[in-house]
Amino acid sequence: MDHRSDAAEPFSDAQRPTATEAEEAVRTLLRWAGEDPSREGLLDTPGRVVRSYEEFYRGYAEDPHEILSRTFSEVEGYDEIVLLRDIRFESHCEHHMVPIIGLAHVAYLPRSRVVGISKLARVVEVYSRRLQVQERLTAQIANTIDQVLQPHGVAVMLEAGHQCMTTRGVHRPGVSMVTSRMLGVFRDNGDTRRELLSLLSKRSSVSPFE
Ligand SMILES: Nc1nc2c(ncn2[C@@H]2O[C@H](COP(=O)(O)OP(=O)(O)OP(=O)(O)O)[C@@H](O)[C@H]2O)c(=O)[nH]1
Ligand SMILES: [Zn+2]
Repeated sequence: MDHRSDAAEPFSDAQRPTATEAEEAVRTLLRWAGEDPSREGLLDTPGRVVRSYEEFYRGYAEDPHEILSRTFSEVEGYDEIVLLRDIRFESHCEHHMVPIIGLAHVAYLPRSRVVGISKLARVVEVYSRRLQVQERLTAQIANTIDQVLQPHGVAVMLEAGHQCMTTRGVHRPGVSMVTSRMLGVFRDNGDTRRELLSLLSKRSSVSPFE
């Protein structure tokens, strides 16, 4: 059994199964569900599932530190909060491998260099495209921005619906989970934190759970 502490980090497995073996595993699950994998409608399903997995889990092959490495400094001394709000993300919970769908809000207070805002959304995407629990996803996004940009502060807030709570198990539609991680001035300075919360309270009412 694997006891790595740094969960959801890329794991180099020399015995990684081939796509053909993965497809065979899907056929096993189909049979287990009560299906006949050889019927016409299911013939291409294992291949589709494996290609879907490549998409759902491609974050293991991407390096979020690299994404943030290109910064620029010609911003006329801009030193206020930068907030990217309502970044939709799609992840999968590591307990049931079913979707977690939500919105991320990512803020930082630049020290001297800023990053292209799409890169913040890309960092959210890379970590989302791994098996997750929401707390770790939140922390990983914040920690990476903190480590690479070394800003005065970072704040990450996620609100999401967990399909393992809606389509199975406890069956509670409409419940969302909210997590946040505040670092630097967002943690230590009440004024900065309040300013962020005031910016966030002007949120649009986009529904993340479609
Ligand atoms: N803290 C946290 N819990 C999560 C997250 N995603 C799923 N879970 C929970 O993980 C737990 C796993 O509990 P188990 O009792 O091992 O699994 P289970 O028998 O399938 O549990 P039920 O979902 O209650 O049917 C459940 O309570 C899930 O709701 C997450 O991102 N964060
Ligand atoms: Zn789950």
